[in-house]
Amino acid sequence: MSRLLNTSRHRHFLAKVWALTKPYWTTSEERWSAWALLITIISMSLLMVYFTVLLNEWNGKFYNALQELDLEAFWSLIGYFSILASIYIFFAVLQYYLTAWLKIRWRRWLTNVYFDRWLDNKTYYLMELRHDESDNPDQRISEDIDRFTDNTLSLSLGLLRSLVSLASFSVILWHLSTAVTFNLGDTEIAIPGFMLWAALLYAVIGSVITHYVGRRLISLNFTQQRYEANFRFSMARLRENSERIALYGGEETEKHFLRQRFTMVWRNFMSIMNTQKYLVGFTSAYSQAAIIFPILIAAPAYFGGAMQLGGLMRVVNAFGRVQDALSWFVDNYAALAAWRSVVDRLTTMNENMAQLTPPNLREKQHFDTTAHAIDLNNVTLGLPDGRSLINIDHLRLDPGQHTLITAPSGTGKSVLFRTLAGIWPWWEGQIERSEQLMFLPQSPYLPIGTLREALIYPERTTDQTDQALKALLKACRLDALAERLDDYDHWAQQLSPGEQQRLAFARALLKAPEWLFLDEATSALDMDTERALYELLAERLPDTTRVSIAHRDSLGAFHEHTLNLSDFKTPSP
Ligand SMILES: Nc1ncnc2c1ncn2[C@@H]1O[C@H](COP(=O)(O)OP(=O)(O)OP(=O)(O)O)[C@@H](O)[C@H]1O
Repeated sequence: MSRLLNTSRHRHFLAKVWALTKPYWTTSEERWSAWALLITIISMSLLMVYFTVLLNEWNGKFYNALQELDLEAFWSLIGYFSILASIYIFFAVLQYYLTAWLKIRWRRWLTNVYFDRWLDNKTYYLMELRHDESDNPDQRISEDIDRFTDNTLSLSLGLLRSLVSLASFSVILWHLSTAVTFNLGDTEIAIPGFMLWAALLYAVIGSVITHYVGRRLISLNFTQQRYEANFRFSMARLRENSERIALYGGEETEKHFLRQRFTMVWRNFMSIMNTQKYLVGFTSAYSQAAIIFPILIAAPAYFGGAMQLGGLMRVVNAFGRVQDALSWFVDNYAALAAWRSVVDRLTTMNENMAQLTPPNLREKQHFDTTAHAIDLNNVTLGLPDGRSLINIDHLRLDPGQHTLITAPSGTGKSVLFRTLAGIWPWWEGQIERSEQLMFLPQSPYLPIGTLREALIYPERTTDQTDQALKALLKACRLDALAERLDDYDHWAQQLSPGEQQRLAFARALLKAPEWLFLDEATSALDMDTERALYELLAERLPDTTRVSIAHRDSLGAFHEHTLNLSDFKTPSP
């Protein structure tokens, strides 16, 4: 059974929509102003429907005046129309403005909620680690939330307007239908509400055919959004890695990858076009036929003299309104299909974010950040695929016990650091550690911004004077940067790896943590600078305990203890 009409799926879908909608409208701090805006918008919609009813009556009077060549009535009706139309235009503009305002407020709120969910508890990192099926969270947050708020508001307000319009014009059409009769042989047949039934039948047939023609659009739209995001992301990656790609001369291969990604975009788009072509064809034919259909039905009554021109025009107008309202589904099919895929994408992202830590692992983890030493008991570090990497029965590092960790590449040194940092979910056992840990990775992260912001990251402000910051940069052998604290740049692209590592050292000196973990944090430096920086650490941070990972023996001089992680390696099966 198809997706949109299947009732249990349908209900499930509405439950998803409700889950996404509910927080803003029931618990958010903006809910009262949002409701006030919504009620105003709804009132305006209803008023606008009322105006269309008045215009329908005007139609009758106006065409009768034309038929009767009544010039005085003609001019007074033109005046009346101008007033009605002016008020209608005013409400239409106001309604647009208030709806757009409500939409952007809702989007702003929801985007902030997603920022929190995505960035709290290292969720963004875990999603990347697990190659989560919520592809492209950036696109979901930027585009899908926009489409969700837009479609939810415009579709539901449109539906409401259609229902009210349907109710009002059904009554009018019912009354006007009394004049429409048939002659079957010698007997005259009058079916009560005949025009209404005709409009109903017309719309039902139209909706069923539309659904049949356009149902593939739902999954096609879903896929299109994913392909577009993948395509954009690959270009963003190219920009981020421009230098490395340029050095390899990888342009042709990159073009090939980009073309591959874009091929997916356009192929899927061709499928959408093909489906949409039939849909547009049908909906156009459907709306064109709707102009003639009521005239054909009411024509016998008009030519038979049972109805004046004004009556005929009112019937045609009312039929158009009823049929329009009933065609809400037909007219909005493409928007409904897009809405459905947006709701699915946001819901899967929510579900994936909520289930990020494997519950069976979490039960076996005990992580205590109240101690001052670092104490590991019965700890097993594993990989996402379930394999275990390292078994540590017992390991204790006391404050002041500077330690150098060595082991061949791939043993799990970085995994141990990630676990101690609390960002690696695949481990079991018991870990006690201080809360004041700082990690310097091999390649530090530098935000795009001023050099001062890059230096104090992740803090946003500092109580240090510019003089002190400059002195610090000089002490870290970054004299040339000392005068550029206010320069705004993409520092990760501008600074050499060695300069970036020196900047990270300056950060550590600012932060002065209890424990400092350095993961090959001096790999890009010459021996002399490496020694100078470690000496600076020892001199300026006497209370900070250093734990370093390094492949070079040169660091041995700055650590009293050496830990060979190979001793803990889990034997290969
Ligand atoms: N996100 C991940 N998903 C799957 N496997 C991973 C992931 N991160 C690390 N590994 C695997 O875990 C093992 C240990 O990796 P880790 O980076 O800790 O090694 P290392 O000892 O620090 O090596 P190196 O000295 O080269 O930096 C490697 O085999 C690596 O492939």
